[in-house]
Amino acid sequence: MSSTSREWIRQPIIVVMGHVDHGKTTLLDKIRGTAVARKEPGEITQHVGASIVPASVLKKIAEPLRKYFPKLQIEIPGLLFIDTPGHELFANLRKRGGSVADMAILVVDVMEGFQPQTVEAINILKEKKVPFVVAANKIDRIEGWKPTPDAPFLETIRNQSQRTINILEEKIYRIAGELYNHGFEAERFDRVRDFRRTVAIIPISAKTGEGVSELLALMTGLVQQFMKKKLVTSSEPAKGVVLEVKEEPGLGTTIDVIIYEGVLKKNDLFIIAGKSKPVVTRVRALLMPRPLQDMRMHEGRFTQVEEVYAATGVKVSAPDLDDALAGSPFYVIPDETRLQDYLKMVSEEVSELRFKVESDGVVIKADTLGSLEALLEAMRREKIPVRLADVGNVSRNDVIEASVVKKSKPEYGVILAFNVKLLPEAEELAAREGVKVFQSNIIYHIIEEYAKWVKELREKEVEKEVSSLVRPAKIRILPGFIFRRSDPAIVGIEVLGGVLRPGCNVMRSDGMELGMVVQIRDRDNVLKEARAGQQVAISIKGRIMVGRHVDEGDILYTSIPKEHVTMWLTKHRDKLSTDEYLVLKEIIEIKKKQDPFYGFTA
Ligand SMILES: Nc1nc2c(ncn2[C@@H]2O[C@H](COP(=O)(O)OP(=O)(O)OP(=O)(O)O)[C@@H](O)[C@H]2O)c(=O)[nH]1
Repeated sequence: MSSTSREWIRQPIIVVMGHVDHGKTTLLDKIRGTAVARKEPGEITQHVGASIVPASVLKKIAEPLRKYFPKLQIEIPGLLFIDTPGHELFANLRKRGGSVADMAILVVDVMEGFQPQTVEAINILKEKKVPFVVAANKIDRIEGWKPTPDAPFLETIRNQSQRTINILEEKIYRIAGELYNHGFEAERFDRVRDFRRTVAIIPISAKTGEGVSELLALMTGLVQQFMKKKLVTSSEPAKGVVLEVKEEPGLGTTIDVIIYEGVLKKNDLFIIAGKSKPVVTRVRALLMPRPLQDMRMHEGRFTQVEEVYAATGVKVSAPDLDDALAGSPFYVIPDETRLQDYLKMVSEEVSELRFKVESDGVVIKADTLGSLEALLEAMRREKIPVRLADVGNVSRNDVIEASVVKKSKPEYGVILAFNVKLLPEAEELAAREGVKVFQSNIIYHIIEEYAKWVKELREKEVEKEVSSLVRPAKIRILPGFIFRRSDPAIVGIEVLGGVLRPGCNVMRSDGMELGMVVQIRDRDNVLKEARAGQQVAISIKGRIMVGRHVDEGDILYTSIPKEHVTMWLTKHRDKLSTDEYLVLKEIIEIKKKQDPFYGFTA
């Protein structure tokens, strides 16, 4: 560190996650509204892709809570909220082995409880080791709720009837139960004794603002208590992550970067991952949103600054950003002699996510490095092997890779594509090769659809295998129904048990082989099968001669090959009805007399 370097505590970076419609955007608006309405003049709260609730606002919010949190002193410069909620942008906040986000608010609609994306968010937060609190939102919708706008929860709860309180308690208890199922102890925030072991649930209404001040105060307290060290940064070259790549009128392609360490200055040399190779370029301009009141007076939404400090969101304009990848690491290169080290570092990191191997596995494509990583992690979780992982639209080459796999492992010969297009020539080839492409902008939909398809595929394979096996059947030759004695013999029979189909051999009850059932008829109708209870005519081709080998009233069985019996007993026992199983046991007894290992399974 140089002698001029200085240290400071940066704002923690906070994300809002949760199921669709549970109130993420409303909560962020409320938080920003709170911040904007109560901020001192001159305080900048709008960053690029993020908003900062400054310490001055936190102090005011915490004031009414002093009686509950007597020791709460504000030591951080504020809280930095990523503006776009949900998984998609969260994925781009990636950092090798973790996330740039320091903390998350998991929004759960108190009326609906856990939903699929709540679970998905929990899994992502767990995987990325991001601590979180739960905002149990929409408490104003609880029966009989009497709202006091913007009041702390612990105050507004005192105005509610016992019945309303009981309903709320029951709903919080349910959320705590769901969290427990996912491996977390949880409790209403004011009852938590140890915040390191228990997830705090803060009942709030993003609409009325009730509880929001406690949510902010609690996060401030948690961050100060448990991650102050992590928030110390210094005037070192900046480190960040590319949140989004955007075209801007007059500026060309720009990148929105979240800086989590150090200082970024105009003209700094930096490196990011690009579509084909890492991009090394210099900052042309650093752009911050213009405060609202200035917008009318000046052209454009942005204003230039000379330097920015962590933590912040900033738009970077620079040459050669057309190939930039969202979710890429962003490093300022302190001096050009270190360029090779940085190139190696970025290439290595990217090759963990974009790769091709020669083994059987699916092809995955995603729109950003962040979403690719999220998709890759979902694959690991589901134990689905990956052959090719890359950023970009689904191309002809991707289809070729999948079709190679399809030949040996049909279930992996597919493409899973997150938020990207299927190029026309790829679509054409996929249709021709029968390669399935699963596309969505929600990861769990892709996985669900794929899992459903695999299940159907396996069922079809099982069906195919089962239909190739000779089924157990026991039949009796009906007296008075000998139509022809031999070559082929044609007799009337009754099926006593199991299912008789054409193509199978039949034997006597002492095991003597008689020949193959060629046709089954019911008067003029040719049947595909005959089941227990049915009386039909069958033709049998083979050595059988009625009168010599068999006679009226005799019992015959299907002669099941040894390998088929083993398959029935080991793999497809559930595909036999009870009466078929009983017949099978009789057949085994007969066959065992000639082959003691018939029907033997280890
Ligand atoms: N009554 C009530 N309604 C709420 C509250 N918070 C959000 N809503 C409503 O719930 C609906 C969904 O809220 P959003 O904030 O758009 O939810 P979201 O989670 O951001 O949804 P997506 O962005 O679509 O994922 C809207 O109609 C909100 O007005 C709340 O505290 N109380």
